[in-house]
Amino acid sequence: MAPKLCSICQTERAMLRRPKTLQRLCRACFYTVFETEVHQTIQRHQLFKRGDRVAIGASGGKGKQHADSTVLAYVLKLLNERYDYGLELFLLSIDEGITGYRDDSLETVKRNRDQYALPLKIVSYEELYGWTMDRIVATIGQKNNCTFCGVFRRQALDRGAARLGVNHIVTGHNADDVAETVLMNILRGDIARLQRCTEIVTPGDMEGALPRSKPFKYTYEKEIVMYAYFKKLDYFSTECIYSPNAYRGYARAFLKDLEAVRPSAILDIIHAGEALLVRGDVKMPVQGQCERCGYVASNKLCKACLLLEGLNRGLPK
Ligand SMILES: Nc1ncnc2c1ncn2[C@@H]1O[C@H](COP(=O)(O)OP(=O)(O)OP(=O)(O)O)[C@@H](O)[C@H]1O
Repeated sequence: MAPKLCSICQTERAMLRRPKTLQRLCRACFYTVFETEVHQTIQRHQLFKRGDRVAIGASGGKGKQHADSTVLAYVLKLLNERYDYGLELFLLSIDEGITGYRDDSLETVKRNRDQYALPLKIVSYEELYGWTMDRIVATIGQKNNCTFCGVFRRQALDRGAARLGVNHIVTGHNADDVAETVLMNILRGDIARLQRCTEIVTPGDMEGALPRSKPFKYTYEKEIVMYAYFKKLDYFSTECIYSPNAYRGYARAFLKDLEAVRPSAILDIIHAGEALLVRGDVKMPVQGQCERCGYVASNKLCKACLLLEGLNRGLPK
């Protein structure tokens, strides 16, 4: 039987089946569609303007197969050169202080810094908050530690970005992440987050949060992993040693089942989330400023200061 040809170029042998569309493609055409889709997303949503200084949230990859931030750094650098976006790119890594996990992935980020010739800034929970995740887990146990880590990371990225003097942050959140978050917010009934979670770019504010965007919002996780694999990019893949977020795990497993039956399910859920309109009389949190640190807050204290207060009092809630 003759080998199947790539459905785009019709000359090279098809080497893979594209997860998003199930098309059979050769490697070169896969790279082209992958990169072009990200470029089109950036253009369509006008994520950047010439002269922007952009920090790439670089975790080095985590989770069994995650390569998102490594691929993001590689592809943004490539597109910035290919299409002359005029961006200044930086890697920004947050060291949560998880021995045997983040310290290893930081080594990957340092190699990425050298491979892509991008400046790297590392800021740690220890220096920002006086606590490492190791010490937090030793104090509060493994039950709610993902909450602490998530809240601290959000603010840490803004603080690290301020030190770098950038005006925009990008993260490697992909289509699967966004669809999962839509499902989770529905399951939790969190209307405010449901409305915000599909936004490709969240605007900055006066309280120190910078504009943040997700250039991979429409990119499938499986394709990111494939791209990293075929391009032999250097990323780290080990599960976080502290308990994974169980509730997200269910949403994730459900999404994977749906994707197996119908690949468009991921995009369908994102589109459904985008189209939802929240009734005008639904109460939304009002954004103000934290009395203690000045960061955005919907109460007197921002979430990070509230969590820190509990930790420092030795009475974690
Ligand atoms: N420690 C960190 N330092 C800097 N950025 C981070 C860090 N952790 C996560 N991010 C950013 O947030 C995005 C989503 O993080 P999440 O934890 O969902 O995925 P991840 O599995 O860490 O992703 P990746 O595959 O990029 O490591 C990452 O792609 C990255 O841009």
